[in-house]
Amino acid sequence: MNQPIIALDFPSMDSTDQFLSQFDREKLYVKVGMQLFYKEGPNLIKKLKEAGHWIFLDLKLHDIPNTVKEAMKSLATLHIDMVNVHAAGGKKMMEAAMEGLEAGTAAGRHRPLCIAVTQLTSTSEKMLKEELLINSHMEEAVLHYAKLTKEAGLDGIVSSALEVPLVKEKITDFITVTPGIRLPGDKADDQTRIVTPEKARKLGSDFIVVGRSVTKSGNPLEAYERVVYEWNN
Ligand SMILES: O=C(O)c1cc(=O)[nH]c(=O)n1[C@@H]1O[C@H](COP(=O)(O)O)[C@@H](O)[C@H]1O
Repeated sequence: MNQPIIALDFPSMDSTDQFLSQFDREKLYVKVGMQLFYKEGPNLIKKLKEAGHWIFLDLKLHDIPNTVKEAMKSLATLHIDMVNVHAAGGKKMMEAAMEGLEAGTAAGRHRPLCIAVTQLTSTSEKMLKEELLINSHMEEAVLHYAKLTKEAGLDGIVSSALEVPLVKEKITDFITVTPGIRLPGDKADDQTRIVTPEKARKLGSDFIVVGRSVTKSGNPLEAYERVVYEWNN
């Protein structure tokens, strides 16, 4: 069974524990983002690891190459499974991220997967053009950043599932992680490029990231099971 990645966008360890307690010790793939990590830090990661979960630490590093390299050295010691950067930081920054991760990973351990955000799933075509001054269509912009990411030696990208077919056609051996997932009928909120888990599967995503469709649902466990079903069948 393919596990969706659940975005633990909660304010504290307590609210996270409360949410996870519904899952009856099931081993989950969870994403810890800025909100939770800035509040609870490495302790929370340790706790989630001890509970047996896989962890995507989503801090979207974007800085000068040396700073990113040193930050990745620190993050590698947390024994997480996946981390990310912004591809907009450029090829040198992404290469530095990989150097840092490799240097920080203890002997005998797996280096965490490292992926780069191409264009956020909250970004629309209009915003791309008018605010970011990128004069290409979304698919082309995502593909360009994906090629840069591959050249820098990273494992894959974050994009919406809508761009996955083009990326998969042009780049092989490359992971696509796709947020912007909604169960049918759910609100888009601040996302603009959204698809259902079923559509993401049909488009060829390797991993889906699901937050509010599960965490804000009246029945999170049932919503999670629906995502799992749609994602796998
Ligand atoms: O890197 C990410 O995880 C990410 C990239 C992106 O382009 N869009 C995006 O939504 N995310 C994250 O994925 C999660 C999506 O949450 P929901 O919109 O609630 O499903 C959030 O935690 C975002 O920070």
